[in-house]
Amino acid sequence: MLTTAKPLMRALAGETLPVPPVWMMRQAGRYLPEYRATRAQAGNFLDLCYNPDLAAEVTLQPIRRYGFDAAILFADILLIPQALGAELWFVQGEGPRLSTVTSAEDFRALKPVEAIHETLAPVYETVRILSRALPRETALIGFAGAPWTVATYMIAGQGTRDQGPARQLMYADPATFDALIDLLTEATAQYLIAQIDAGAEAVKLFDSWAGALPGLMFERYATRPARTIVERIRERHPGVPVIGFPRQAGEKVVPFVQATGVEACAIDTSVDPHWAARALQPLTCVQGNLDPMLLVTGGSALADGVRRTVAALSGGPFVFNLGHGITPEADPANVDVMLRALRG
Ligand SMILES: Cc1c2[nH]c(c1CCC(=O)O)Cc1[nH]c(c(CCC(=O)O)c1C)Cc1[nH]c(c(CCC(=O)O)c1C)Cc1[nH]c(c(C)c1CCC(=O)O)C2
Repeated sequence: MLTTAKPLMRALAGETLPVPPVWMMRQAGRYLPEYRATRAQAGNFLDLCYNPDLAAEVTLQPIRRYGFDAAILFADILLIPQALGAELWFVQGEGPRLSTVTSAEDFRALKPVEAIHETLAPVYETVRILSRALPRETALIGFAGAPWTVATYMIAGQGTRDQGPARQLMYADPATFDALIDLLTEATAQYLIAQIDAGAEAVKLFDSWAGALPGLMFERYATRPARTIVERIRERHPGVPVIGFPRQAGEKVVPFVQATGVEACAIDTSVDPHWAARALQPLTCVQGNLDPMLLVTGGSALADGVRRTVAALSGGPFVFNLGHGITPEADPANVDVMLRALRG
């Protein structure tokens, strides 16, 4: 019954709604004092990810405060490498560190796909808790990193400015690189299917570094893995929408949407929403793309930014969101300003 469905699910099904559903990338995060308190209680970030009660609690915090139309599971894209046997830790103030995969030997030391569920079981438990605890109108989104983006961290052992180590392995040892992408593709599909089994109603695939893939490699390492993941999900859960996010991929998002068949495409801050309305919305639901900096600065520029984004995209299926994650410096009161400009 379309009319009783949750607003987010209606937009993802292709409906144009008078007021777009809204959620924010990284909506559970350090800009919220209640998040910082729960994170301190958990000990550290990874302990928080693997504690189902506390991970569910931080997922619910922005829903209680703002009444968003969707909750996104609290976890991280780097749990998959850890589940495959890589070491993972976070350095305070710097970011993630991992044991590296740069040779056939390193690759062979990784675990097989079936082994991931042992490590990831607490994440599935978080999803089960959330599917019981969320308000009836709030949709639950599961997520994973796309194979290329996750591979950039596994190969370099940390975040990199230009994804140089991953691009180097891609050219220097294509057999190992392809094997890693294939392993991540299958593991990611199984991980997302398990999240849906546990109660996720939609899933999002974050390809945060898609823009670093050379044009000639984009089809092979961004589009093709995403298409395989979408196919695997459809086999098991037809009707569960997939949101793609090939960040910074420019006009290549059009063939990406056509080839993968994603039900929605998230657009990053760099994309002109008028272009997205013309080039993407006839093909798929568009999600985006307010500049997260406006939630730091606030004021009339914020309300203006919201209105201009909505004006560009409200003529078709649209989910209001940011063009990238909200930052720790954002003022929680500015999120209220954003919601008032959006919902009236
Ligand atoms: C590249 C990437 C990562 N993680 C993620 C991406 C892709 C999306 C993007 O491009 O932002 C995705 C992610 N990370 C997190 C979520 C949870 C759901 C949400 O609220 O959106 C999601 C969807 C929590 C998190 N993941 C992380 C935090 C901050 C951890 C903390 O509390 O200190 C959160 C809330 C840590 C993280 N995790 C990662 C990095 C590089 C860092 C360190 C940078 C930083 O500190 O902001 C890897």
